[in-house]
Amino acid sequence: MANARTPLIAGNWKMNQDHQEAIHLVQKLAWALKDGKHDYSAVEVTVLAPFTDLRSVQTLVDADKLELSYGAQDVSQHVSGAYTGEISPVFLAKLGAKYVAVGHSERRQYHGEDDALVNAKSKAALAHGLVPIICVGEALEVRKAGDQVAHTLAQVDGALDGLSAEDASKVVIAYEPVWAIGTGEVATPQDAQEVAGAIRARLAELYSSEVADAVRVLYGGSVKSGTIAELMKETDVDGALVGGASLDAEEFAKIARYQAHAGA
Ligand SMILES: O=C[C@H](O)COP(=O)(O)O
Repeated sequence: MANARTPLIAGNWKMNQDHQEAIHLVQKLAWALKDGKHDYSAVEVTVLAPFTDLRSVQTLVDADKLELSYGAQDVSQHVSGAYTGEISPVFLAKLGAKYVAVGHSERRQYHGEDDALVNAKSKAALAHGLVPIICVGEALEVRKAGDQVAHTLAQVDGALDGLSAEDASKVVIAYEPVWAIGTGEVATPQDAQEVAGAIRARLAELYSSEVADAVRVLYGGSVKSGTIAELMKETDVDGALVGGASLDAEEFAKIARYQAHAGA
């Protein structure tokens, strides 16, 4: 169903691509999108690169006046100071980053990030002009127990706690069932819609229908060019957070051109 939200296709490179490889990948992606006459106003495309790549990506995007945006995969909840190893949202904003992933399941699993930290990071991002892509989603045991909606909505509640309606309307929420990440197990479009629809309904309850209508809800988990079109037909799926397939420029550009191969 048509809505006012511009779809977003975001590539999460994870810990891949050094700063030289990043230049090559962005060039290849920009060419592939150009070859496909990609209309960025119809489908926004962004890449979430390792911190060490951002300066290279910025230089290339600026020099070639690319419409592609870029961002990071994590951010500190602090602005500056004695936080060894952390990266400030101010630094990211200064490098022209637009988005930052917050609370990715790999951060939650390997770095113990909880909803309170995801909330603090989201607030820090927003305070410095970055758009947090807040990642939520259930593990396999939770899905087997049929608790995916309740589990995911609890993560949404935690991430948004204390955010104003104005700030909440700016965020992107990525529903990524953990069992579908990097496994080749893509959720069915109906699975994605069930939870994406519940997230939007929760936004309406917590804020208003205006906020619910403004927020883009992405699906993530083994998305490929062959599966994206069906996912995008779902009312509440506004794009994808793509991991492995975003490292292949042609494949990622094809995902961004889902309308062409959907016959839509
Ligand atoms: O952030 C992206 C997700 O973790 C999905 O990764 P994947 O497409 O490799 O399954």
